[in-house]
Amino acid sequence: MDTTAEPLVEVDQLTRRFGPRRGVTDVSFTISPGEVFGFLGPNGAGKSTTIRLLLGLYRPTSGRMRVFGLDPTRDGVAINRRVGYLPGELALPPKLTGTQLLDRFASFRGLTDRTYRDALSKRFGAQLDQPVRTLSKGNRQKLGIVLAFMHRPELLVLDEPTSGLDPLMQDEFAHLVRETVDDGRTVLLSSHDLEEVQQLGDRLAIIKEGRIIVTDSVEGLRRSAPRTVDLWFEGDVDTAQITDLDGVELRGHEDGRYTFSVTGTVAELLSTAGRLGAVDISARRADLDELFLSYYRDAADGGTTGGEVTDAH
Ligand SMILES: Nc1ncnc2c1ncn2[C@@H]1O[C@H](COP(=O)(O)OP(=O)(O)OP(=O)(O)O)[C@@H](O)[C@H]1O
Repeated sequence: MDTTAEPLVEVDQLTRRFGPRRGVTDVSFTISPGEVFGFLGPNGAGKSTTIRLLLGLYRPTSGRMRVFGLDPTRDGVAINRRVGYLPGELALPPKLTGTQLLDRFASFRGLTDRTYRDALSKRFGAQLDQPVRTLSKGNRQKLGIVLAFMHRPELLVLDEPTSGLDPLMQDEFAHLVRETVDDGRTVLLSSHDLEEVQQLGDRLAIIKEGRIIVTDSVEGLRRSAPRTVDLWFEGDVDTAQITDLDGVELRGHEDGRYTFSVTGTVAELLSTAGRLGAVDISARRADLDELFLSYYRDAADGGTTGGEVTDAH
């Protein structure tokens, strides 16, 4: 990933309303060349709307955006030539077979070399001889993946890409995404799946009710997520000295074991525990799932839990 290069995607204060309904409000983020940018949020949060705006399929109500330095409202065709798009709701012509469909898209794109397309079809076990309408959801999704990747686009825009795929195919898809970024290309990955975004994303934005509530690296989020630390003491101990520390809360205690939630660094906790005569310690790595869920919940009342808060309302 090249974070010093010009961003490949820039979105600044983007708003789209649908009459009285909100689509997205004041959405801002950038994507650097060669990164996997995860876009995460609950149903109806505004992920697909943002994607459609970036591809010139919707016009913004206000705000600014650039893809490859181009304006999607004017240069949608030029942008789409350089993008591979897998829509969230894949509508494929039902009567065509997989092969006919791939041929048609290849011809739109002026793609004559079939080597990569054939390799992708084989890799995902795409069923190419049957009409699309007879395929299962997962098998249609495999065709969608081949269609998005087969021309080796500079930017992949993938809306819920693994929906309907079995675990083996999800794994294959993860390999494909890694190969794509190793090749210097860029991926925008929209998903509900925390695990998928954690596993593949370099940075991510969480969107809720049309607004971005946090943007950070996966590692940054993990650092800012609360950890659970257990301390054991012999005899009575004055835990107030520990809970007075910034970012430390007592979660419970049983016999000589005291359980704390710790946000931020542990240095002060450790020195205080040492002074108080702690006899043992265990710490668990931050649980990102718990952090994400807390963002989902907190966003409703404007709270946030950590990371670079870009737009908390
Ligand atoms: N064409 C449209 N007309 C009216 N409202 C729309 C339209 N497209 C999106 N919206 C509204 O915009 C909001 C965001 O929807 P969007 O489809 O972007 O969410 P999403 O995050 O992609 O959700 P999901 O994960 O369920 O696909 C929703 O309130 C939705 O009802």
